[in-house]
Amino acid sequence: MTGDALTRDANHTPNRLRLAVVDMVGTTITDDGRTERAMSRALLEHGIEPGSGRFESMLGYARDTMGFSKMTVFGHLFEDPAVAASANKVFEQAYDDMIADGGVHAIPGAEDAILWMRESGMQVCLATGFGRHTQNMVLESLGWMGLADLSLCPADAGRGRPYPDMILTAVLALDLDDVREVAVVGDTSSDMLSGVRSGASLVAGVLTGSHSEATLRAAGATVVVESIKELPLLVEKREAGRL
Ligand SMILES: O=C(O)COP(=O)(O)O
Repeated sequence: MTGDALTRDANHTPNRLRLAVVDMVGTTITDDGRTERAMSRALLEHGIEPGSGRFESMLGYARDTMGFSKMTVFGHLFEDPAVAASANKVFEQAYDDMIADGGVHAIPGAEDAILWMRESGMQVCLATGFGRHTQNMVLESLGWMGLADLSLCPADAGRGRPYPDMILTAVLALDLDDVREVAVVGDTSSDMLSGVRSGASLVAGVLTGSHSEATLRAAGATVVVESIKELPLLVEKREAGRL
């Protein structure tokens, strides 16, 4: 590449999006509150009285930090690392039990949106705050193994959200040239902040999950839509230079 071409490339934001890093719970799947119920079970089994002020404030923290690595959340809630690891284990076991009967469902239009992106030449990475075991259980229960090009959990990348590690890991693993070719899609403030921190040029919030439009925008969403269903339209607008 010549000097001129390099300068042109540096100054030009690519219109073409080549990778979507898409969140799971609240964005592509719904578990009807099972994440929160499994968190409650883990708190209860570690001596936190349901309904107590301590229980409510711990659950409030878990809600505010939806999308963070679950292990990190428990590490914040319990000072003793052994107790945190044990609570995370209870959470994973409880969640397994709660989804064994098929308790997770695709958000309407999610599968079509992922297939549309892949057919249009984009790559797709499904990213989560769950551990690898839970992520696999969810993907298997939906028959989604292989639906995306890649699936990542915090341990695959280093840190979970709100850090950009999973997005940057996907950029490297899928061999992109430029972080500006990435779209990040999610339902939580931590999804949005991780997207901004990664340098992704489209950071799209959806309203099918945990956080409100105001919260998503405050965390850096460049656009907020009702659901992932609208993603193909966003990609088309972006390629036409209208976003
Ligand atoms: O609730 C969580 O943190 C796990 O779900 P996620 O797939 O939305 O990250």
